Amino acid sequence: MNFDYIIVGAGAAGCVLANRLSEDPANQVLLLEAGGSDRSPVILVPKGFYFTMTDPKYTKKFATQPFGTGSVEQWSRGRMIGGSTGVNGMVWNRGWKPDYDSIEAAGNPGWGWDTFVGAYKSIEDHALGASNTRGVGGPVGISVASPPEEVSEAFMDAAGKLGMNREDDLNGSDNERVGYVSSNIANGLRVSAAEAYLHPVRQRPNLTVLSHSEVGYVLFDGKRATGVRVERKGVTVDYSARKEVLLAGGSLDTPLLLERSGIGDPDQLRSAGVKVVVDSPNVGERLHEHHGTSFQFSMQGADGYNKQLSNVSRQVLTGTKYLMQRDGVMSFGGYNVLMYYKSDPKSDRPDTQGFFTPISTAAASLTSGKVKVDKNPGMMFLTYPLRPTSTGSIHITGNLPSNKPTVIANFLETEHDRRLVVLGARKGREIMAQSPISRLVREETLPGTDYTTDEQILENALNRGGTGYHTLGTCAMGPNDDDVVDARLRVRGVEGLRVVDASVFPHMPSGNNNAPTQALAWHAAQLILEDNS
Ligand SMILES: Cc1cc2nc3c(=O)[nH]c(=O)nc-3n(C[C@H](O)[C@H](O)[C@H](O)COP(=O)(O)OP(=O)(O)OC[C@H]3O[C@@H](n4cnc5c(N)ncnc54)[C@H](O)[C@@H]3O)c2cc1C
Repeated sequence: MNFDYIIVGAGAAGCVLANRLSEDPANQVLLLEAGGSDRSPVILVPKGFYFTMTDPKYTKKFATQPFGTGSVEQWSRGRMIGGSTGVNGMVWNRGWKPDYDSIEAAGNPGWGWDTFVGAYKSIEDHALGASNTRGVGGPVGISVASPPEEVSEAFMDAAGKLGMNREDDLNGSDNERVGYVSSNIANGLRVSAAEAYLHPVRQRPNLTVLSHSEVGYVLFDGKRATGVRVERKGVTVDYSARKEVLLAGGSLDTPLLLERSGIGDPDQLRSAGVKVVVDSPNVGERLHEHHGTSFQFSMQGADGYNKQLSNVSRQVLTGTKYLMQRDGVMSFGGYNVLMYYKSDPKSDRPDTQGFFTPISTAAASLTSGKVKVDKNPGMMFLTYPLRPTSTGSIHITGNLPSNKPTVIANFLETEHDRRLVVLGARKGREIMAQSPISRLVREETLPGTDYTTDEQILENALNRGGTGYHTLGTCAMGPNDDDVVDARLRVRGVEGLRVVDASVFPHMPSGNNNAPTQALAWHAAQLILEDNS
């Protein structure tokens, strides 16, 4: 079967591409997704991600190699129409000018702030209205967590005492700032990439969407990508692309697909039994990931949200209230307050992201996949360096899609990351010691006040912290021969093949990267259409 464009993966980037490339009825577009449908109400309810983000029905897990004192993390990724945007925490975080201008300055023309802010303005439908950085009328509904909540207000007042500006739109400046989180949530419902870009255009006759279709290999005629080999419901099918094959499988799967298809480091490929098509040494390398440290506190003098979530009858009551009003605790993601701050006073801009919520759990964080909310009131503060510099890797171990990869996290490898983790944790505790939040703290329950030295804070961060779910860099763009893709996201060494997903970012755009990935794909679609016109 023949198409103009074949897109591999219906996640943040893949849904944007499917929408934009099929706008012209002359383009026949095929979108292939390994996972299944997103048509379940639990996907739409924001707090539903407590249940879905580790559910094998909606996700795939990548186990890391042991690190620290033997910790192994399971990195969960969305495997469904909508990809990780169907199970993620919905924080709408965009980064700021230096994050993108530095990509452009490194030799990637066209990827500076002007491009990204233009894309953000096009894709947003922001509840706060249009501004010089925000958009309205676009496909992605954005709202700010509501209504105000007393413990969160106390936390923000305390943060204000250490110089954090209280801001309504946390994406509207690069100040040290605190406020209620902006999320891709509209009318109390998750706006996944599928809801925003795919479902509204699914009836286009030139767009074919196939779920349960895992691409095993890119097919080549010499050095030209001509199509893909797919496993669909137990049958192997080949699809051909007249124009291009576009890989949007996410930063863990895309490098593995490239390697299985013969593009990667020759030694890695040979040891996995794969014939080399292109020597590309950085496929699967330069993996960046956040690693969060949680602090939990038992609380006095206020209830927070624990009571509403900790037992079945209260959950039913909270759920019913949500169904009627579509606001309150069920209507936003993991944390309702977000903060950007300088852990290191010498930093020229915020270097750390902090998340706060008046919830405490038996597990270390809200994204650890074992969420059991405590009975008694509590609160939680999570922090990580915005732009970690440690790099890890992901590689195939065999030539089949079912072979488990080797994932090396290398968390906290660099002095930069270790220093910021220690300083970030100390500053978080300093906020919790300011009034009015200090009056609500009964006790620090995790890691506990015994953890005071730099070594103890680092040991806790490494062994009891958690992944940020923001992996990128594994097919990073750049101007050099050994960069996996060039600035037009074309895979070096072959024709007709691009990578368009989070894996092409060379470094973290300051925090969560769903919005940056959608903006990147928005611009990439333009490049693809230009190059094929
Ligand atoms: C639990 C969790 C919480 C997160 N929270 C946030 C948050 O609050 N805010 C934020 O900004 N970001 C968050 N993220 C990160 C964000 O969701 C990702 O950065 C973003 O989705 C990346 O987009 P992508 O297109 O690169 O990949 P994805 O959205 O992961 O999409 C990749 C898609 O490709 C499919 N695929 C992979 N390989 C193949 C193949 N061989 N054949 C066919 N299909 C394939 C996958 O099944 C998947 O559907 C979170 C992620 C997770 C997992």
